[in-house]
Amino acid sequence: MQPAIQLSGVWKRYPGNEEPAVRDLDLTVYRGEILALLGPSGCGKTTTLRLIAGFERPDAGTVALNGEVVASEDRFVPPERRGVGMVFQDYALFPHLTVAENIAFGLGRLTRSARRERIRDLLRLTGLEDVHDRYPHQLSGGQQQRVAIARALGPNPQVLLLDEPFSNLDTELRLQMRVELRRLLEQLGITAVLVTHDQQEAMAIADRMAVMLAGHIEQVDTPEKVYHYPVNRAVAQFVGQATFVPARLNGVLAESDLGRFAFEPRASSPDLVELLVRPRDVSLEADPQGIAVVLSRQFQGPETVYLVQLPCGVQLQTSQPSYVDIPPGTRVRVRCNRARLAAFDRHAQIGVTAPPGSDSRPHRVENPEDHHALRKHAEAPARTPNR
Ligand SMILES: Nc1ncnc2c1ncn2[C@@H]1O[C@H](COP(=O)(O)OP(=O)(O)OP(=O)(O)O)[C@@H](O)[C@H]1O
Repeated sequence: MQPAIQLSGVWKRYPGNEEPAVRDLDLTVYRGEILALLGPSGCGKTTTLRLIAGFERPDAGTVALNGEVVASEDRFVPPERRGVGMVFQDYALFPHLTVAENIAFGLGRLTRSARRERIRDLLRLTGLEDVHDRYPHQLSGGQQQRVAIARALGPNPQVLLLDEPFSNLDTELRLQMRVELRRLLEQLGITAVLVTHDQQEAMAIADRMAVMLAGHIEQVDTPEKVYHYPVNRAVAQFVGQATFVPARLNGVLAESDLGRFAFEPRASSPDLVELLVRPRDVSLEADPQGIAVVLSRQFQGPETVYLVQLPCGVQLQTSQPSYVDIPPGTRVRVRCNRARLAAFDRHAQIGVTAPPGSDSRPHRVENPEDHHALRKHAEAPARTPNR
């Protein structure tokens, strides 16, 4: 696969700020790929987009587009010569121009008939034919967003950058526009980077997602990998709900309140690790012999969120289909639905539990000392990785 965008060792600090907005950033986006840049507010996502577009110049490092260096210590290609389209968070439409005129704005030098044809194509592509002569204030939020996208696509950019493209839309329209945008980008085979702080949005639309925390990219991978196998605790906690359940390593087995699993270490492992459990990774079943107790339940429509006390001391949060109805105080059996769970030490992922030949049935830890060790492990405060 050919890289369309490559950032290597990029640093950017704004004057007057102590901390860099972006630090030692490496990122490769391949041609035709949709990459979501996900991170909390202020982590440097917009700055990264602006560095790619050429609205900011890096303090160090290089930016390359389709193999050509566009920003380095001794070279800087201005935004208008980068072949990059950008859709801004507030769409930045011209209020005094119609839809067609807004779209025409980005087209540059074309003959009159070529321009008319291109506008027609873009209106059709974005489903705006019927409103081509309206002004932005006469459009819905979704239509305004489509105008912004059509205008950015006008000059046939090889790369499209979108900054929080759905943030001004209500929930239903958001879902619809996600599907539309994904279809449009696929149809055009365009490389896109989409900035968002909404994990579900990132997972729904992207081929891969990059998780950015405090100016640095922590992990780039498919949404599934990032969600189930985050590289460190900070990513695990930022992307979705996470409970860490202690497990004792005993040879090739990891023993925990969720059962006994075969274990594949990826690095030298301590005696105790913690397994990352997502809300849907376990099922509950009322059972007087169960080792866990339901502490609370919260009905949320399609699912009910339970908090369950495990013997090791951890309170496990889990979502169950809402037809599962177990009152607080009930003893339950906690069954792990996944054979492969990521295992962590205090900082990072160090291995996974393994499906082949593994015994993932609920397993009671019989030795009280084991409970004690697991509880101590669970109570020690987790730290995010030092840098
Ligand atoms: N023009 C600027 N001058 C000074 N500081 C800036 C400027 N733009 C951004 N910053 C700072 O740089 C850091 C990163 O900002 P950036 O806008 O890239 O983050 P973000 O992840 O896009 O945030 P959000 O999700 O809130 O838009 C923040 O601390 C921000 O305050």
